[in-house]
Formats: sequence, C-alpha cells, structure tokens
Amino acid sequence: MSSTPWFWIVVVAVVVLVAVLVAGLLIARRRRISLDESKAADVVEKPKGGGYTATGGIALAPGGEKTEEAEEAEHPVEDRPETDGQPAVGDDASVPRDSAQRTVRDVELPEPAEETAPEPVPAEEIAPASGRLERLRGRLGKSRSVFGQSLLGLLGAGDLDEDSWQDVEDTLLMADLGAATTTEIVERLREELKRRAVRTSEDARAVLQEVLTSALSTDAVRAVRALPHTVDGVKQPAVVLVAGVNGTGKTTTTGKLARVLVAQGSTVVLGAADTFRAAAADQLQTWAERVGAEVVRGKEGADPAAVAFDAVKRGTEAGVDAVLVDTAGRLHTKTGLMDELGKVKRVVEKQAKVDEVLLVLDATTGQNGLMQARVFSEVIDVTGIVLTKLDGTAKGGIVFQVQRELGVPVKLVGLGEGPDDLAPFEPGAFVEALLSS
Ligand SMILES: Nc1nc2c(ncn2[C@@H]2O[C@H](COP(=O)(O)OP(=O)(O)OP(=O)(O)O)[C@@H](O)[C@H]2O)c(=O)[nH]1
Repeated sequence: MSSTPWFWIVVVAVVVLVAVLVAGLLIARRRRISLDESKAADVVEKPKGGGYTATGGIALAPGGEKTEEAEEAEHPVEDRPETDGQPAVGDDASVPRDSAQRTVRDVELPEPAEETAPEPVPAEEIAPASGRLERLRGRLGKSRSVFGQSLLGLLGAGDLDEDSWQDVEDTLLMADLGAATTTEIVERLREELKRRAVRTSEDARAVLQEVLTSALSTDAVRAVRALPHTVDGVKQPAVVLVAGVNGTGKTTTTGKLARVLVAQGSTVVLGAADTFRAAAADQLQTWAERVGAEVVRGKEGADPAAVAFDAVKRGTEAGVDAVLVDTAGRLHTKTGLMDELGKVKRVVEKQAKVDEVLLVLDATTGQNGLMQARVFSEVIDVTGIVLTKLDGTAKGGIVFQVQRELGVPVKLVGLGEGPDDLAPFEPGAFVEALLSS
C-alpha cells in the first residue's frame, strides 16, 4: 500500500482535533462567572411586599354602627357564577394599566351627629310589697287543703273522740310541723276548745287560727335589715348575705328582694359571689338590669370572698343603701364549701358589718331543710329564714318547725317564680291564708 492515503488520513484527523479544541475554548469562556463588583452594584434590590409602601395609618370606622355603602364593585359578586367573591375564569388578575384612575377629590364630610342620651329604660312595674301575702293566698293551695279542709273538717264536727284527735295529730305531722310542735299545738287546741266550750265550726276555726298563729309568733324581729345606717357620721349600706344549698332559690330571692328595695326608693348593689356557676352571675345580672341595680361579678371560678368584698366596697363607695350578696349553693355536708362560706362572711366583715344573713330553704324538701338550716347556722350565724316554693308543697307546716328549732324568724316566703312572688312573713296572714277556703 502506498503512503499517500495515510498522509491524508493524518491531515484530516489533525484538522478535526484543532476544530474541536477551538469550539471547546469558546464555550468555556462564555460560561465563566464575572466577579466584577461594578456590575453587581447595578442590581437594585426590590422592596419587600411587592413594592407596596403605606402612606398613612389604617383606616378605622366606628364600631357597632353601619359604615357608608362601599362603591359598587366593577365586577359585582352577584354577577359572577360563583358566590364566594373569588375571581372567576376570565376575570383580570389585576387592574389593567390603561384603566381609568381615580383622582384626588374633595368630599363633603357629614356633620357629626349630636350626641343623644340613651332613652332611659322604663323600670318594670313592681307590685307593692305590703299585703302581698294576702294577694298570694291562693298560692298556698296545697298546704291550704291539708290545713283548711282536713283540720277544720275534724274540729268543726263537735266533740272529738280520741280517734279524731289522732287524726288531727296525723294531719299536722303530714303538713311537716314536726313531732314537738304538733304535740304542743294539739294540747293547746284541746285546752282551748274545752275552756271555751266550742260548739260551732265557726268558733272552732277561730280557736285553730289563734293557736296556730301563736305557735308561729316570736319576739325576734322579722324586718329584713336592708336599710342603710350611719357609722361615725358616714352612710354605710346594709349588707345582706344570701346563703343556702343548691337550687333552693337564692338568686331568685336576691333578685326579688332587690326589686322590693328599689320599689321603696333604695339604691342597691348586687354581688354575684356564686362564682361556681357562670349562669348564676348572668341570672343575677338580668335581675339587676330589670330592677335598675348595679351588679359586681368576678370571673368564673374566682374567689367568692373576693367578689363579696368588692361588692361591699363598691356599694360603700357609691353610697348605696344596700348590698345584697348572692353566694354559691353548697351542700351542708361538704365541710370545705361550708368553710368557704364562713370565709366569705369573715372577709366581708373586714370592711363592713354583715347586717343580715338570710338562709334560703326550699319548703318542698321538708325535714332535710331543717338539717341544712342547723348546719348553716353553725357556720354563718343565720339571722333570718326565707322559705321558698311554698306554692309547690303541701308541707307549709315546715314554717312552724324551722322557726321553733332554730330560734331564727322566718322573714320572707317565696310563693312562685314570678318577680313579685316574695312576701313578708306575717304569722296571722299566713295562718289565715292556710285556713281560707
Ligand atoms: N315555685 C317556686 N319556684 C321558685 C321559688 N323560688 C325560686 N324558684 C325556682 O327555683 C329554681 C332555682 O332557683 P335559683 O334562684 O336559681 O336557685 P339558687 O339557690 O340560686 O341555685 P344555685 O345557684 O344552683 O344554688 C328556679 O327555677 C326558680 O325559678 C318559689 O318561691 N316558688
């Protein structure tokens, strides 16, 4: 083989190699990173937030009132197929640059509206407290049928044999008068009927009324100490503590009592020291609003003694006539809760004397109510009893027992859930109501 072809093959290979080397050098040069600082300075840092710069404060509108109608949107939501106000297919993502711009213009600001005092809330009409027991006589219906019909039926029948006297005794026991009071009343009835030689049912009724009324009489003052007094020439509100077990009607009684006081021209602060149940404070607040009294309440679970203290402090500062403190319902069997009630009283007494401690008892609980009363009076020195729900029981006789056993007068009776269904307790009117047909 001749050497000519080999010569040409070597020449072509060298040419191709040179061409590849030149191309590689050119590409490498283009890719090299420039570290020239002057070029880096030309890069302008973009402000964060897409170039938005606030020129003023956030626009604010008065709360609670309706603001001016917003201008009609260019693409009203209602014209869109979807309802949530999100952009729809075909909507511009942003306002086109050539769209009409709003210019600055003067606008007439409306004259500020003259401040008008809020319309005073008309106070609810409150039934006068005097003569309430007579008006609520019908509410004693169940107890009345036991006393009025059974007793009068037995006594009006003329001379009573031993069986009849046994029936009288049973009737009194069933009405929750308790053994001791029943024995005492039966003895007095026998004596009086014999002494006066009673023959007619009219006379028998009169004797019964007299004996029952005297069994309820006491030398203790029945007036609720809820009027202000003066200490060193300074007016002090009366401080009333309302206590009792759960659901006896403490909050309702506190509200009803506040109504009575306000109706008589007193100013009242209510202390919601029932911090266990948020609803209890709300309930008291509703009463306060209806009556026109101020309410002092704490956070749920707050120390009831602190709330009671604050309520009395507020009442004293505001110069009101009475501060009524509603305490949490508690089981008389729970020592901790009872201790806490004692603390409420002690803490309040650091700044003012507690003038009245009302123990609220539910008449429908009968003997159990009596046990509660005993424990409560050991802890807080009860000065008056409020017997509630007398409208719902045949055991109105509990009044006799409570008073006799505790030596504390029944001062008020609850005869319904209505705001004016609280009556002062008057033995004569109460017995009259029990015996009325
Ligand atoms: N029929 C009748 N119901 C009453 C009377 N007093 C209160 N009540 C009702 O008894 C229920 C309990 O009353 P509240 O005032 O909430 O009792 P409370 O003792 O404050 O209850 P707690 O805060 O849970 O301890 C409510 O439904 C009242 O309307 C009354 O004299 N007669």
